[in-house]
Parts: sequence; structure tokens; C-alpha cells
Amino acid sequence: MTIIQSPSSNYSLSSSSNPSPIGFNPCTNINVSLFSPKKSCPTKLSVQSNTSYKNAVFMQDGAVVTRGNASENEARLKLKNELLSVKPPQEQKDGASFGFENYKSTVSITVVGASGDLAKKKIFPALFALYYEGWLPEHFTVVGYARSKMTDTELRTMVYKTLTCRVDQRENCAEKIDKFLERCFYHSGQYDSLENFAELDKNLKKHEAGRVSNRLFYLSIPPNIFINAVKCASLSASAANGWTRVIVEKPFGRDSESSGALTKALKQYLDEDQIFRIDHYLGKELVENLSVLRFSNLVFEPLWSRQYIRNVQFIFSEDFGTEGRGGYFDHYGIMRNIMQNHLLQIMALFAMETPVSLDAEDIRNEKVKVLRSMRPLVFDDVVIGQYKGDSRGGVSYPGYTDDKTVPKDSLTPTFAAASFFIDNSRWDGVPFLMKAGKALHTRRAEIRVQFKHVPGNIYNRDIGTDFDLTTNELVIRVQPDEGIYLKINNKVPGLGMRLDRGHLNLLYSARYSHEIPDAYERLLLDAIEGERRLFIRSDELDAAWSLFTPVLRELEEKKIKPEYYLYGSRGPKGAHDLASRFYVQWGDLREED
Ligand SMILES: NC(=O)C1=CN([C@@H]2O[C@H](COP(=O)(O)OP(=O)(O)OC[C@H]3O[C@@H](n4cnc5c(N)ncnc54)[C@H](OP(=O)(O)O)[C@@H]3O)[C@@H](O)[C@H]2O)C=CC1
Ligand SMILES: O=C1O[C@H](COP(=O)(O)O)[C@@H](O)[C@H](O)[C@H]1O
Repeated sequence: MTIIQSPSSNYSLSSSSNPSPIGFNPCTNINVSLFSPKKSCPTKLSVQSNTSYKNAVFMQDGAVVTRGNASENEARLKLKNELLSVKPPQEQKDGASFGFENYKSTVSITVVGASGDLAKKKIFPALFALYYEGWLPEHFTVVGYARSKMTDTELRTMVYKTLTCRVDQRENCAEKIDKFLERCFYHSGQYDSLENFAELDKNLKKHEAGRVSNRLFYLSIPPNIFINAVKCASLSASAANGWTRVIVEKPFGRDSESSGALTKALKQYLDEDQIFRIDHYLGKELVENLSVLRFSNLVFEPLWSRQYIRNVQFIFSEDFGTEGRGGYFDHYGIMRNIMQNHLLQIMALFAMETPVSLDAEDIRNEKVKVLRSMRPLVFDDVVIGQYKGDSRGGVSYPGYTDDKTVPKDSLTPTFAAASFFIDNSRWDGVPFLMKAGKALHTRRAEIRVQFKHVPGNIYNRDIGTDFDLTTNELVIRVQPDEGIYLKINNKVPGLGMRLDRGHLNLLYSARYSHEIPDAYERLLLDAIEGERRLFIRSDELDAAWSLFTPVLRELEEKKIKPEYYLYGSRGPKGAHDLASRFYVQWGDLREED
């Protein structure tokens, strides 16, 4: 039995399914019911389905209101979406009939900056994947908004070119694409025009057709126009009788001051709980799994402290440069682009205490505590690098400053390594190392946990002299080839006694047949459902900037020259020197690791 409490009303949604406590069991009947504490409201809405889900029955107070095909997940979702937005009769505009139709709500998703790179690359494909898999509410509309002139048909053609059926071997992809595109519309307007947003409002109302309207605005535009767009969306196009939420893309400023100013400006027009600051790394499957791994496995949680862990590493590398985005990148650099947000967020999740519950506020409270317990970075904790051109095997690779949008004398780091300490009782003295770089030898993102050596190890003489080789290491590979593996020492089979290092390996592609959803799918769905757990709260953001701002300022004021490294290499030597100060080796040094 699960109970979902509606954040916006006094309703709770309970669902039960027998006898499958975990996961989806296709051979069960399900009951999903809504209980309202207010007497004037219907007391029970439910769906019952037979084993094939062919003829699910949706009921209100025991009377059948509709029938239809439904899988268990779809039925749950449908009821959840439908019922959580129910308003008691006195709050309904017409105040009269209270049939099932009146509870129906709709979600309008406006992609602001629809003509841009992120919208095409990530947002439209993610929305389609959600639609394809049945996660979007029954009534939804997607509206692209930008200055470019486009018709609905032109938008659809543009979106169509970005869509693929993410889920392998699934049927009806073309049909689903057509159906999805029928829900997509375009509205041209300026980002700072209240009038243009008022026209958008009219357009949205047309599609919402009198239903309870919920509106999500995805700001996929350059940061200098965020505030204008938020102002116009909020003043001219907020939902009249449902929720209004805004997803804001990074960068959230470039230091404590600018971030604080952005937050202040956003809060002139929105409440904090309407702002969804996206960090797409929090939507990645393996990052989502971090808490599950730790808090639901007895074998890990007791080891998660200074007592057993020697150091923790957060590693991000890309095997391509800034190609095409150099202009944007040069203003921010790798520390703002990857470390201050993606890696730091993962680190906070990794190191937090057990939250009181899985509620967004409980989790974010714990993350803030970690961030506030960390020592701000100082100059000596940081190594910076910049890639230069190389040619190998007849191919030439451009240097960072060869990018036409980058100033020739740019000192912007494309690589950085840094060491952190969390001054609390759990982590006192444990180095947390981060490195992030572009144009390196490989593309990967991972968390590496290196454990302490076994004290008085009776097998020492069978191990050899390189004790680092015997370190137990837990690797959480966020991408690519998602997986979790633990390096252990093992006896080489045979009559002698020789140890080597083996991997206990949970490779996702071998274990799970489902394709892993893109991070944007999870985050968009969460925003639609009002789930804030994976979005950044303003105090988290402040704490994150406090850690980085002093050192970023010092690097820039002193015009510190980055250490150069070749395109496609493993990055500057300084990163190794930084780690060795703590008697640590980066775990990704060896190819087979
Ligand atoms: N692209 C990516 O991979 C990522 C992007 N982001 C963030 O997402 C947001 C959108 O990124 P992206 O799609 O790459 O951005 P784009 O540069 O592609 O801009 C999006 C749209 O905004 C409009 N626009 C661009 N520049 C201006 C301007 N100076 N004044 C007014 N309108 C402008 C254009 O639409 P029109 O002219 O039609 O109005 C453009 O199509 C940014 O905040 C970015 O930092 C974050 C992570 C990754
Ligand atoms: O936020 C950003 O992330 C991407 C890397 O994201 P991934 O999901 O492809 O790993 C990075 O390329 C970009 O520079 C940065 O702004």
C-alpha cells in the first residue's frame, strides 16, 4: 500500500496491488483510491483492472465512470495525475456538476527558446520519450516559444528530425510520433514582451479547453534573458487555476553575487517552490541510484565514513573540446561548467547523512549540511589546465584557443582538479578529489571510493609490494556503460597461493534489458509531478557558490596560467601531483580500471 499526499490539496492517493510488493507484476489486480477528508467531495475514486489490463474500470464512489485499456503503471499514473489536481466543489468555477470530466486537468509545457540547441537536442526528444512510454498526462500540449518565425508545421518538422524511438524494438513508433506532433504547437514572440506572453496565454487557453490548467515553462535560453522571460511568463501567462512552474537551466550566475542577484530577481516573480533549477547530472540513473546503493544495502552503509574510506574521487572527462560552444564556455570555464554544479551535487548526495525521509526537503536539507560543512577551496587545492592542439595519425586536433569564438590569449581552464574536505565527524580528514576536463583521452563520469588497507593483512606477502593494487575500490560508473563494480582481492585458482584483483561487476546492460532513460526525461517528469528532490534549492546554490567563489576570483584576478595538455591526453601532470599530496592515485589511471 502506498500513500501519496497531494502537495496542493488535502487529498491522499492510496494504491494497493497484491501480491507484488516491488515492481510490476502483470498478474495482479490493482486498486488506486483517492480519499478526501472533506465531506463535500467524493470519497473514493478507484481503478480496478483484470490481469490483462484490457478492460480497466475507473470508478467514482463505486460507480463506473469510464473504462479503458490500462497497464498498472499507466492506471496509477492516470489516476494520480487526474486526481491530485481535483478541487473540492466550492473551489470549482462552475460549482455545479461534479462529474469525472470536471476533475480533468491539463499540462501545457512551453519550451522557451524552442529554436535552440538544447531544446532540439534534449528537451523535445525527452518529452517524446515520456509520451511514448505513457508518462505524460492524458491531456497535455507542448508549445515552442522563441523569436524565430515558424509555423506549427515547421516546428513539427524541426522536432520530428530530433526524434527517435529510444526504446529499442518497440512498436508503433511512427504512429506515436505523429500523435505526439499533433500536440506540438509554435508561438513566436520576444522574451521581454508582456504582450507577446499574453498572446501565448490566449493560445494556451485555447488548447487547455476549460480544463484545470497547469503550466510548465522550460527556460532554454541564454542566462541574460532569464529574468525578462520569467517576468513575462509569470505576469502574463501564469496558469489561472492550476500550478505554474519554471525550469531554469544553468548557469545560475557565475559567482556568489551574480547567483544571489539571479535568485533575488527570480523570486520577485516566483515562489521558491515554483522554481526548478535543473542540474541534469542529478537525473542520471546512477546518480539516482547512489542513495539506494548506500541506504538500502547493509554491506555499504557501515563502511561509508572516515573509518573505512581512504578517499573519494569524482571524475568527469570528455573526449571532445568546446567545439561550437567556445564563446559561452570561455566566460565560465570548467570549474563553473562541471565542478561547482554536477560534481559537487553528486558529492553532496554521496556524503550526506541519512535523510529523515525521501521527501525533497529532507534530502536537500542533508545536502546543504554537507556543503556547509566543507572547507572553501583555496588556491593550493586547485590545479587548472587548458588543452592545446595535437596531430596524431594524420588527424589534427584543435587547441582550445583555435576555436574562433575564444580569445587567442584566453586563460580559461578546460581542465581542473581540486581537493576538498568535509569537516564533520563522518568525513574528517578524508580527501574528496574532483577532476573534470574536456578534450581528454576518453569520455566518462564516475565516482570512485577507495577503501583503507586491511590492517595486519596476513596475505601481504602474496600481494607484492604495490599496496595500491590491493585497495578495495567501489566504482560507480555514471556513463558510459553504466555499472557498479567493486574491486576485491581474490585467490588465483590453482594449487599455489597467489592473489589478484577481481571485479564484482554489476554491468547495467547485462543485468537490465530496459534502456536507461535520459536524465532530461526523469527531470521533466519530476517537474510535471511537482517532485523537487532532484532540483537545486536556493540555499544549496548559495552554499555551492560560497565554496568556489573565492578561488575562482583569485585565479582570475591573478591571471593564473593553466598548465597545457595535449588534446586527447590524460590531462596535466599537476593533477597527479595534487592527488599524491594525499598519498592518493587517481583510480582511472590504468586502462583496465
Ligand atoms: N546546449 C546545451 O547542451 C546546454 C545548454 N544549457 C543551457 O541551456 C540554455 C539554452 O542553451 P542553448 O539551447 O544551447 O542556447 P542557444 O544559444 O541555442 O539559445 C536558445 C535560443 O535562445 C534564443 N537566443 C539566443 N541568443 C539570444 C540572445 N542573445 N537574445 C535573445 N535570444 C537569444 C534563440 O532563439 P530565437 O532567436 O529564435 O529567439 C536560440 O535559439 C542556456 O542557458 C544554456 O546555458 C545547459 C546545459 C547544456
Ligand atoms: O552541463 C554540461 O554538461 C555537458 C555534459 O553532459 P553529458 O550529460 O553529456 O555528460 C557538457 O558537455 C557541457 O559542457 C556542460 O555545459
